[in-house]
Amino acid sequence: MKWAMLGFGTVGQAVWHQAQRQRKSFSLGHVLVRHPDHYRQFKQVDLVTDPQLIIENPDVETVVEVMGGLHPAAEYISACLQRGKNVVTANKALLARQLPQLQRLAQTYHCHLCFEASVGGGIPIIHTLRDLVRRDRVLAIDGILNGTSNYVLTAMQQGGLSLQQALSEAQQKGYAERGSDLDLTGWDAANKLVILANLAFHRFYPVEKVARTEITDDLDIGQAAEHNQVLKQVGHIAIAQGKLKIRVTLDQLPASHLPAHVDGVTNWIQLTTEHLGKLSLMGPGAGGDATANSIWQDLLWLSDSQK
Ligand SMILES: NC(=O)C1=CN([C@@H]2O[C@H](COP(=O)(O)OP(=O)(O)OC[C@H]3O[C@@H](n4cnc5c(N)ncnc54)[C@H](OP(=O)(O)O)[C@@H]3O)[C@@H](O)[C@H]2O)C=CC1
Ligand SMILES: N[C@@H](CC=O)C(=O)O
Repeated sequence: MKWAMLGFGTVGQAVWHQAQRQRKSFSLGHVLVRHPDHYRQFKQVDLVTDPQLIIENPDVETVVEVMGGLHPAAEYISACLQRGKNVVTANKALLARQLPQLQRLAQTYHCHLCFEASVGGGIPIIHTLRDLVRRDRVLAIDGILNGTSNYVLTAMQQGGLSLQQALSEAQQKGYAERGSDLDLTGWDAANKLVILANLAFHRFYPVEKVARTEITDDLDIGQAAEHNQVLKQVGHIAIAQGKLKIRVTLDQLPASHLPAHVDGVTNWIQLTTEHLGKLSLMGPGAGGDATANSIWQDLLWLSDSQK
């Protein structure tokens, strides 16, 4: 499969590294960046700054979008789909706003939009949920969905770090969203919840309507510890009187509860379903390698589905 990539940062570089261990049948073409000078050490990578070299190249079957942001990512992805190219994306911010439109484009132009990497980092939640709803009915979803917030809260509560120290560690490790406070404000978790709600309930929930509690440096960690409780940023999707309700809260969990032990960059997702009761998935929620693994899950699925 001939593929190209938009973006070569934390995730893009990990996707490229993992490509070196991949089957020979995948051939990487151009990789789009803005500042090729920043990537001089990657001599084997064919870096370009003109997106049209990828979008208008009829040989490129699949485009991996790991540049992030709403614009121009939305325009590039749409243009690729309109030319019948499959798109694999990790861009939860965009999907939370445009998933139905982009899925319609993929359907119209007979190609695929894949987004396993957009929720839960390395946890295979998208494929799991898609399979599950074919038979079962989801009643609720709860989860720790932002690796950075969980890393920060863990470091503050267990390591005594300040919020700023903990956040800069998460940034150095490549967990945090670039140049913004999307993680601690709950926006990133909100984006992921909207994507999950879309798959589980086939309903589009405006991300602006997700209620959020922010993590700020006036958190009273001592008070939670005194009561043998742990602070966690948790996302919740529930249905009340037929209506979806999505929120991101700062929960004070008893230390004996399972999610209280989900530490660092780890994510935890609990599905409550009609047939299974409670089903949990837990694993690395952010970082280049984990996220790239999910991108490769999608690339392999695309390659298999073309046979
Ligand atoms: N980091 C993580 O753990 C995870 C990230 N994601 C998502 O993956 C995506 C990428 O994240 P990450 O790798 O961390 O981001 P980075 O900021 O590390 O990398 C972004 C890359 O995209 C390029 N880029 C950005 N804007 C443009 C543009 N307009 N034109 C061309 N190139 C552009 C940048 O190039 P240049 O340096 O030249 O500007 C850079 O190479 C985001 O959507 C993010 O939300 C999803 C799951 C986990
Ligand atoms: N910034 C995000 C990256 C993965 O989605 C996070 O910390 O969870």
